Amino acid sequence: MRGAVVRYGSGAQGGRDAAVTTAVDGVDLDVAGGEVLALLGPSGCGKSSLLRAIAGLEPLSAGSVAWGEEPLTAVPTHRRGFGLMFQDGQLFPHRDVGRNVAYGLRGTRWGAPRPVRDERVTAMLELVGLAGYERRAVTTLSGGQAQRVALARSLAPSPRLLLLDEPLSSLDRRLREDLVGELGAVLRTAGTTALYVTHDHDEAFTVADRVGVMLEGRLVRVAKPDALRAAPATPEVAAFLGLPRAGSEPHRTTSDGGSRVTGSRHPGSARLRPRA
Ligand SMILES: Nc1ncnc2c1ncn2[C@@H]1O[C@H](COP(=O)(O)OP(=O)(O)OP(=O)(O)O)[C@@H](O)[C@H]1O
Repeated sequence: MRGAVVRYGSGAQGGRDAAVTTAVDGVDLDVAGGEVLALLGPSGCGKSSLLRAIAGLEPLSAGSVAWGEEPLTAVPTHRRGFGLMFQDGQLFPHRDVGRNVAYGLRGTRWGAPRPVRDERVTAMLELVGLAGYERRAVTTLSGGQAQRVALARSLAPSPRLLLLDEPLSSLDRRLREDLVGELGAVLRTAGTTALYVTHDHDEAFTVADRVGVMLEGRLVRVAKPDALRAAPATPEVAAFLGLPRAGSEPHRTTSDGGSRVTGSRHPGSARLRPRA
């Protein structure tokens, strides 16, 4: 993603207007194949808008999205090959667990014949710790189980990028703490490249290979968890993370007002890079 800008309100597509909110303000973001990258920031900083723009659910006012060399800015959501998982897993209440998971398989190599589909559903439910739940009604599931099913459904078609927007935030803290480690392990077992939006520090630091901190529409710093703790880059990031200011690294703002991160461990990564 290059120079991404998302504006809401009248004149959002270009004009200047007092009613316009700039939710995402010149963000460059690279995700390396197979990594889990958390987007962390306070409420209203633009995380969901950025994720939705990558998914194609929100139009970019400026900038571009690509997968490797493949431009995606004008490609509709369902053709991007990305998976989505939201806070409320949005399961179909009238379908059982197995048919919810199978829903994501339509049109993929696991969509038919039926034995192939069933085998994939079984494998996905095993992956998320719900082996044997195929015939369960989704209305009988706990919140945590429902989110596991939603994860299985998102992973089933093997998306090249999985976009998760606060996937655990509807659960209570204890369950969230239990599930976040498991979720990270599932993503790694499946070899999934993922962008994980959260406002919760612990969740981000537990689940992610790298954490990107967003503040007021800007991606201020992207680093491995340890590096971020050791060098939060700006006083604002340090304050948001509750860290002392010491150890800050230089951070520069580009001439176009966009935010670039120095010291990235993925200096050459080309946009959303497919897994090697
Ligand atoms: N559909 C919309 N129309 C107008 N403004 C919007 C819309 N969606 C988001 N915004 C505004 O854009 C800014 C960023 O919102 P966004 O939801 O992306 O942030 P967030 O970091 O995901 O916050 P939260 O964690 O609370 O969802 C906020 O000021 C918000 O009010």
